[in-house]
Amino acid sequence: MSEVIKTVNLWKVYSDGTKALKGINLVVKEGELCGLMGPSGSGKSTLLHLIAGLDRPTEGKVFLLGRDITSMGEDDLAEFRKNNIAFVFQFYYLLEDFNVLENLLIVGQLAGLKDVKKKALEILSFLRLEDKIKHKPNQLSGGQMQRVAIGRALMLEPKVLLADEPTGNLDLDEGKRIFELFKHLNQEKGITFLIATHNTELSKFFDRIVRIRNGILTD
Ligand SMILES: Nc1ncnc2c1ncn2[C@@H]1O[C@H](COP(=O)(O)OP(=O)(O)OP(=O)(O)O)[C@@H](O)[C@H]1O
Repeated sequence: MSEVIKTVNLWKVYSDGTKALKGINLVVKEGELCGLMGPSGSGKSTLLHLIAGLDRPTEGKVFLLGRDITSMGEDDLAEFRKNNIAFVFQFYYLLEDFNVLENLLIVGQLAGLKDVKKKALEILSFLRLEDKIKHKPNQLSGGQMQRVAIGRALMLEPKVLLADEPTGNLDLDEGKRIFELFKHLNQEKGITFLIATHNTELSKFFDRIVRIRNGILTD
């Protein structure tokens, strides 16, 4: 199995001197559904942002699908991210003035995809949102909004999906449905996942759990 995510001696020291990550060596293999768990402030978001190329490390390297993203320039990194990585946040970041279908169409159109509408409708049907396509985000439940955000993430067929507390705003039942969806995507589409969560009740969905404390992996 190939290494989809690999970090080597990854450090992040913020400008105020906070050492958020202290030499993280992590490998996530192809097809894994991997959880990242640790207390508040332990470095989960920082690690996910560095792996996604949303921020740069102070020291160390991030390899994604075998490519060293730390040495890429901004344009190459943006192109690589677009083709390979999706990120799902706790707060869904949907476009409030657009309906559900349009929220997905825009992602495909900006990326210059063909058959954007067909693809968006397929994804929305997969997510069981076909009867909500004309709704605006403020007409949806939290769980439905997160499914739309996941739908946006799926438009570009990512190989890796990173998620930072994706169920942090949802009740347990909605959270379970989102994790069932992740499991389904993992099994059906072979997407590799690294998901940060506090919620120990959802940990049963993971193939493996990576634990972090004070910027260090603990097992
Ligand atoms: N931009 C920043 N500048 C300075 N310190 C920061 C910055 N962002 C995060 N930190 C600090 O880095 C450490 C790790 O934060 P991070 O957000 O990665 O933790 P986390 O595990 O995701 O926490 P939570 O579960 O509460 O979201 C914390 O001490 C935090 O205060």
